[in-house]
Amino acid sequence: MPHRNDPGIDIIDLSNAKIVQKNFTVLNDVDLHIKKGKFCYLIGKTGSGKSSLLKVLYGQLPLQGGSGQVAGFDLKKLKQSDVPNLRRKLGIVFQDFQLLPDRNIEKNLLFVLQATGWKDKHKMEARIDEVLSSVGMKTKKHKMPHQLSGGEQQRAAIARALLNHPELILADEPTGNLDPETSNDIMTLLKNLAEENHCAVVMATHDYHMIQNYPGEAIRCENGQVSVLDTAELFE
Ligand SMILES: Nc1ncnc2c1ncn2[C@@H]1O[C@H](COP(=O)(O)OP(=O)(O)OP(=O)(O)O)[C@@H](O)[C@H]1O
Repeated sequence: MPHRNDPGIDIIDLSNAKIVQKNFTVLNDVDLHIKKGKFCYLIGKTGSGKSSLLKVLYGQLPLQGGSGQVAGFDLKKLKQSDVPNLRRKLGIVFQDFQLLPDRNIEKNLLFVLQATGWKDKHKMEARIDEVLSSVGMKTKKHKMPHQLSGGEQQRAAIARALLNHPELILADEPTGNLDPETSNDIMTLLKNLAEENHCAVVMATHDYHMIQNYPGEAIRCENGQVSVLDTAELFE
């Protein structure tokens, strides 16, 4: 584990952190230090706090105790007005894709670029083509979300997450709505993209088949605590 105070190495750096939903402490004494470029799972039973932890990391839920940094942002000092800047450094992928249903894929991506300050029309078009190519969806950019399969919608959502060259992708059960074969495709895609883009990924999942197929490191939420383990330990 890198030293906890070295901001150059860690993309996520939580020390003694407390994660609270309403008045209920979900996770306590969280020490989590994830290096830049690292791929890791986020596991734990339903209600164990995976989504709450991710929400703290993307600025949706305030950090209530201890200290925390994500992509160089101090979570304790994070103001509402800083959240868009933090989100620019992150890519967020959800189980239900969360594409805007009333516009095609190209316009879904354009919406994000415009909302994050891009102005040049040609640069926006080029970036959209680039990320859609990287997920194999360039020919589908004029399709509406409902005209695509679940796997294709998730590919588009991953392309959207890549638009601003994120240093970290936070994925909350990205394969939860997909069949096993499509889940494997999405998993391979995420792993390859993370490597190519030197981007860290934290991916919440309940899918132990996938973890077995793609072993690695996992952050486990259990009994209000967080620990880090090698996924091989889960199958001993
Ligand atoms: N908006 C909320 N208000 C109050 N309590 C909440 C809220 N969201 C989650 N909780 C509670 O916080 C705890 C952790 O929930 P969380 O969604 O983080 O778990 P999870 O591990 O992501 O679960 P799952 O695997 O089912 O998605 C649960 O006890 C849950 O009931």
